[in-house]
Amino acid sequence: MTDGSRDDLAARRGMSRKVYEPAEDSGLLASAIEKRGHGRLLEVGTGSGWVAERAAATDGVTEVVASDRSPHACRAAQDRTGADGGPAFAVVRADLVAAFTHDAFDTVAFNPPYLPTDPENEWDDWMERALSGGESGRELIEPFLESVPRVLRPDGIVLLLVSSLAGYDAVLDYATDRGFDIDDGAVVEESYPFETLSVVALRPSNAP
Ligand SMILES: C[S@@+](CC[C@H](N)C(=O)[O-])C[C@H]1O[C@@H](n2cnc3c(N)ncnc32)[C@H](O)[C@@H]1O
Repeated sequence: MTDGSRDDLAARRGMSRKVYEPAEDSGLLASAIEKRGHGRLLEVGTGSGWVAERAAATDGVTEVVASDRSPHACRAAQDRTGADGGPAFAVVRADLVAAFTHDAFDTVAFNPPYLPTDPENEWDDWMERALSGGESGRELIEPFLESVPRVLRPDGIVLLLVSSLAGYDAVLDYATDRGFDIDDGAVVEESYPFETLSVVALRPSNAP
């Protein structure tokens, strides 16, 4: 039975392992990619590679690059690519989008670590880095929004998973303050007893 606490959520999302297991948020991001993903797609923070694999099988997505900071995640994603006759995708170890060149992607998708975490309770391992969004829940989301426009093609789109735990309005306000336009409403959204998950579509406002 779930009690909605952070530890409960972490346990359900595979905290006992080194690599984030696909969960509700992973499924929502994959659904948003099926609706809005196109062209050359980067999945930041791929974890197991499950979302990247679904993206690579999506009509209109021509090529997928999956990246993660964690070597364990990169290994898991690499094991998945092309396995059992499934679609192939590239795997790159990278911190957010730092490793990628300008104007490289039509779509960038990210299910970030977003659980608000008391600094006293940080546990400092790869699973913590997969789950924790720092005190605000937005400590990875904000640098991602700062850096992602550089790697987007002029008509590119960002698909960002936003949890109410990280503050939906705070994330969208940050994005608009950094020059993103936000499509009306969420591409996909699901509510659970302890959080609402949305995927929002963002475009740099100088896009054509
Ligand atoms: C919530 S998990 C999402 C995993 C997968 N995309 C999914 O939806 O199932 C967040 C992922 O982001 C990765 N991550 C954390 N910090 C990162 C960073 N600075 N750069 C790239 N990936 C990072 C974590 O290792 C983890 O795999």
